[in-house]
Formats: sequence, structure tokens, C-alpha cells
Amino acid sequence: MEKLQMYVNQTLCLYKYYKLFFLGFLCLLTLFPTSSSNISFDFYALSCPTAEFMVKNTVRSASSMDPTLPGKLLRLLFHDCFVEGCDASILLEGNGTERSDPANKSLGGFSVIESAKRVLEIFCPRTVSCADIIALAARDAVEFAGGPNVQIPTGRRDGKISLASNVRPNIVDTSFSIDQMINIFSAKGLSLDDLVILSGAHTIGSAHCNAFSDRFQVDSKGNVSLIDTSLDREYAAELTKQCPAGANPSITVKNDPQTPQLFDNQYYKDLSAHKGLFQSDSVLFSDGRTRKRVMDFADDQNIFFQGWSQSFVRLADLGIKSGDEGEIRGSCSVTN
Ligand code: HEM
Ligand SMILES: [Ca+2]
Ligand SMILES: [Ca+2]
Repeated sequence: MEKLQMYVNQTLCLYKYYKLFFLGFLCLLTLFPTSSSNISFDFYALSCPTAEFMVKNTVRSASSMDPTLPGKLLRLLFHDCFVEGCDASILLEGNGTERSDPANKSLGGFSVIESAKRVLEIFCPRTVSCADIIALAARDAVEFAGGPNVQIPTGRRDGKISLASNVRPNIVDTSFSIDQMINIFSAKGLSLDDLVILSGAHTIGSAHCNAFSDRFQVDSKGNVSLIDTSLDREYAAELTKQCPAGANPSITVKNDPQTPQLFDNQYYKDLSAHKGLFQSDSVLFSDGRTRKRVMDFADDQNIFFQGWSQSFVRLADLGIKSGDEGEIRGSCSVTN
């Protein structure tokens, strides 16, 4: 009996120690969080409570002066996040940086990020990362253009690496097959659904003629022949008018001709009508794996917006640096 009592006491004692040990372990976990747990909603609530407000205001006032900015800001996030993660590597200037690669030549919106950063450096010096400003500005650009208002976590830190040679292997080209696109997206942890939904970004903004001019040909009499037969003939003829042979390479056409500045589901209606601008858009309707989703989104804008709110957060979350990784730049175009 005495032995049994001793045994019970020992077990209880051990249990107490284990509990203490376990609680201690939990405490340590919160003291040294894993890197990804460091980003959170309203990360700047204490350090810079007006950060999100200041970015939104900058995006709003710049976009009302220049309606081409929302498209540029949204694309900037895509090109940032797919190379080295969402870490503002795209903003670094200099020889051989991502920004200098020809695939990034048509990016824009840099001045909006810089002016938001300038304001933030006055009110909250060295606090808000350029990576967060890009993500917030893209989010605000979509809202400004009439799209859903998405809450995103903040706390991204700025990267120190930016290499032009990293761009081409990570950025999707319009000539890619759907399998190539799926490969790049899934390497980032993004799904087939994310591919269809995020391509919906092409409901705003514009493109240079060389991004789609290999989809058709015009003979000397002005007759249009389709190289990509998934393209609507009349739409192709319209595009050749806007982009005649030998046209100035700086000419751009609207990605979504019906509602070029409105973030809506018109892009998916365009795809269903064989009027996707890039080959990489058209394949989303031609391929049996994605056609159903294109039709869902063409039928119901709410379904697109719901999907967008989730896929956008996933895009803005790619390869985030947090905790003691990276830095908070003082100026977005150079490392500290
Ligand atoms: C999936 C494969 C994709 C391909 C092949 C692609 C390709 C392109 C190309 C070639 C342009 C025209 C650039 C120019 O000539 O100025 C463009 C524009 C644009 N892309 Fe994409 N893109 C893709 C996905 C995305 C994603 C995921 C987003 C954002 C979530 C995005 C957002 C935009 C926006 C907003 C524009 C308009 C930019 C402006 O107005 O300056 N794209 N894209
Ligand atoms: Ca990046
Ligand atoms: Ca639109």
C-alpha cells in the first residue's frame, strides 16, 4: 500500500514538472516565434498606427490623377512576389538588379511606392517596409478600381538580394503553355484556382503590342489571319488596327477593352467570348481543367471576388521575410 502511495506521488510530481516544462516551452515559442508567425493583421498598430491609411491615401490621390496607376501597382506586386518573395527586391536600382531585366521593363508605379515611403519616413522613420508598401498599394489599387477590399497581414521585411538572372526563371511569359504556368504557380505553392483567379488581374491595365502580336498576321491587303486560332477574328482585326505593323513600340492597348479601369469579372466574359488578349489568358478557357472556373467567374462576380480575396492574400504572402531576416529600408530603391 505504501509502495502504491509512493508511486502515485512520484507520478503526480513528474506530471507537475512536465506541465511546467511544457508551459515553459510554450513561453519560449512566443519569445522566439518562427519567422512566418511574425506577420500579422495590423502589424503596425503600435509602431505606426496610420501606416495603412497613409498608403491608401497616396494610392488614391495618385490614381485619381493617373488612372493607369492601379494596373501598374497590381502588376508590381506580382513581379515582386514571384521573384525572391514579397520583399521589394523589385524596387532595387542598379546594374543587374531585377528591375533592370527586359522582362520588367514595362513595370510602373514605382513613384507611388516611393512617395508613400517618403511620407512614412517622416511620421514613422525606419518602421514600415517597402515590401509592405507594395502589398498594401496593390490591395488599395484593386479597391480603388472597384474591386473587393481585402485585409492583408503586414510585417514583411525588405530583401537585400535582387538579381536580373532570377527574373526569367520565375516570371510567366505570355507564350507559356498552361502546363508551364501551372508548374511555376505550384512551385510557389499556388493552385490551379489561384492561377485562374489571379489572372483576373487583367481586368484592368494595359499591354504593349509585342505581348500578343505573334497571335495573328496581317497581309499586304490588310487581311488578318490567325496564328492562334483560339482568338476571335473580329477582336484580332481590332487589335491589328491598334497595333499596326511597325507601330511605335510604346503603344499600349487595354487588357479589358469594355471596362479597362474597372476591377470586375468582365475579363472572364472576354475569355468566354474568345477575346483573351494574351495566349496565356486564352488557354484558361481552352483548357478543360480551368474552363469551368472561367465560366463560374463570368457568371457571378461575387464568386470571383470571394476567390480573389483569398488568392490575393496567398500571392502577397509568398516567400515573406520576417523577424530578423532582411531589413527595413530607408529608401526603397537602395539597400541600407
Ligand atoms: C499568369 C500569367 C501571366 C502572364 C503571362 C502575364 C503577362 C502580362 C503581360 C505581358 C502584361 C503586359 C505588360 C506590358 O506589355 O506592359 C501584363 C499586364 C498586367 N498584368 Fe499580367 N500576367 C500574368 C499574371 C498576372 C498576375 C497574377 C497579375 C496580378 C495578380 C497580373 C497583373 C497584371 C496587370 C494589372 C497588368 C496591367 C499592367 C499595366 O497596366 O501596366 N498579371 N501581364
Ligand atoms: Ca521580390
Ligand atoms: Ca474590367
